[in-house]
Amino acid sequence: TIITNDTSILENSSYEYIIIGGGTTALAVANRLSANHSVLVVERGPDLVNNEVVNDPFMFGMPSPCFFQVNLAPQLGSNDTKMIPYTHGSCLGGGSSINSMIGSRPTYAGMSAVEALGNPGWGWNDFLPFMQKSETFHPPNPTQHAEGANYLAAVHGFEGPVGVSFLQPFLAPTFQNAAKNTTHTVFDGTVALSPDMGDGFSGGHYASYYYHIHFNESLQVDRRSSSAWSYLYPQTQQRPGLTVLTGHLVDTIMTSHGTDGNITATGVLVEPISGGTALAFNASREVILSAGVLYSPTILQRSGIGNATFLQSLGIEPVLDLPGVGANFQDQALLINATFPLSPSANITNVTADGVTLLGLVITHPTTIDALGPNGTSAFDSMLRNISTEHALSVGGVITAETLTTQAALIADAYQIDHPLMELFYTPGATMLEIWAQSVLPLSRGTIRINTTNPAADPVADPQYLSAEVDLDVMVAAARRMSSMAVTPPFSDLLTPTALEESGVPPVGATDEEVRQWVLSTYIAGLHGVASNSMMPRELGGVVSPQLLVYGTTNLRIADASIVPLSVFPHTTLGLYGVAEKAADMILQAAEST
Ligand SMILES: Cc1cc2nc3c(=O)[nH]c(=O)nc-3n(C[C@H](O)[C@H](O)[C@H](O)COP(=O)(O)OP(=O)(O)OC[C@H]3O[C@@H](n4cnc5c(N)ncnc54)[C@H](O)[C@@H]3O)c2cc1C
Repeated sequence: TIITNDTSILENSSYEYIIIGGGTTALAVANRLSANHSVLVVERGPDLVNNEVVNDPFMFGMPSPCFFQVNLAPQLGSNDTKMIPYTHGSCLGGGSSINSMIGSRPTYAGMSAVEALGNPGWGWNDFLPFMQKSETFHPPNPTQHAEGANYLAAVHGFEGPVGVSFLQPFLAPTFQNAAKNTTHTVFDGTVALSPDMGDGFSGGHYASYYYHIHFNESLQVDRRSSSAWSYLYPQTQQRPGLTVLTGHLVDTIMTSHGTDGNITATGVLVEPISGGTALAFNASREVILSAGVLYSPTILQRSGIGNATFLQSLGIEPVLDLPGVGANFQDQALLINATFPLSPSANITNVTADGVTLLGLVITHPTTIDALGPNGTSAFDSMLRNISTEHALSVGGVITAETLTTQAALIADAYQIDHPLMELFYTPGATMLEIWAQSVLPLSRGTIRINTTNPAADPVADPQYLSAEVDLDVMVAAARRMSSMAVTPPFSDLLTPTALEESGVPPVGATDEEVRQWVLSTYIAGLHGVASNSMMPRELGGVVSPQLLVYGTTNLRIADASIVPLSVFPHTTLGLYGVAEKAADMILQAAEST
């Protein structure tokens, strides 16, 4: 494999496939295609192969040259609007080189909703083999098992590039036990210990969680399993047909018009990030767009693919009128800052010496019934099935009212087959314990738009967090469970007597309005954005077909978080490796038939 930021050595090279972006999904697709074909990957960020902040999982959250933030458009706050950033990774590995490595998967119910949205072949039974193909799961050793780690072999893969494992050593078992037992009590015994949170059976569960990390035997430490370290760097993954160009950004996709009205992607126009002459690279077979949920729509828009009226307003000549580009954008809202002081007498053993650990050692996924009870569930179901489309339409979040009502009904169906309503996750530190909570299947819809043709500019990103009333209700319910956790033993036994008051989380008896205000002032971006180039029928605002082909094109595909039409991956990465493996499989099948 050639990894370079020097284009002079690439002159006169030709490629069958060009992949835009060298992030999470991109490098997995590149690896599979380049086994038999010539592939060029163009990544804006640097190659950080030896950067310890990236490679050491316990340095998660520290700034590295991969760490970038975009300021979102003003979002709903407790006092009118508030400004919040959206973090993303820009280097080889993309988000997988900076994320918190929680190894979450979609569920049977979630993938059924994706399939029912008009995407045959994307249900759980079809999708699971691709997640398995990407994975080498490391079963818990006897000590980890005794301390609470568990798994089901039947749903995992054991020969794929991405290492997935429990922490070694398995941190803070006392804390993990307390979190599990209190969860059981706080949800009145309705949630149960899961044999494996990735088994697709999504009834109300909690468990010790695994991560996309692997244990390096020679160094005797845990290491991040980024897509770069899984699919690109290892000796076993070297590919003579693969060239990775770093430090360069794709400005536009070059296209030609066919006689049948469809357009064909012929290559990409690339610029060095340091400035300099633009270069064209040609693709003889396909162009695959994998620049992530924020940037893939911007590259389409600069290339004249998007809402024609909007593009004309920026002086861009429309090539393909596709109003769904940049619409349907959604992200989970995340409640953090629930930090409870640890009792001096609490002995939560085996937290690393400086108190740094990974996020979410224990995770809970309650269903609507677990979280809202039977009456609350029926009211919530009715809200979803009678949703107002006015707001989402007015901000451009959906292109037709039917888009939102169809998605809301599918979400309601998913909840009926036990899709999690929310996620609570518990993390220990040296002096405090943290509980975070996120919505899982939000209904608020926003947009990604360019406001300039400058390829180096950030997009105007507007997820419209909590603008759908149902989403705010979920977060209020989640916040109430956070309060209950802090006052219920054995979890509360680990805390100071005044921990809940000190945390600022609303007291157990707070009114709905008080909790709502706290939620609105506290929430931040969940960073699991999806759907800005949704895979769904074109008339609903879809951008790609179930084969991930951009509608109206012969050979332009998208493979990244932007195609996932509903937020069905509680955390996105392991699902995105499934998307990558499935995309590569479809692309290789298409190549075989020509
Ligand atoms: C701080 C943080 C914590 C997270 N925690 C978790 C977690 O614990 N578990 C989990 O599963 N998920 C987590 N996620 C989410 C997950 O990492 C992302 O959803 C995922 O990495 C997105 O993958 P992608 O392939 O869609 O895009 P990315 O991985 O973002 O890749 C896109 C790539 O395209 C490049 N690019 C963009 N524009 C251009 C251009 N014009 N030309 C060339 N290259 C370009 C970018 O530099 C980037 O490298 C987290 C995300 C963040 C930011």
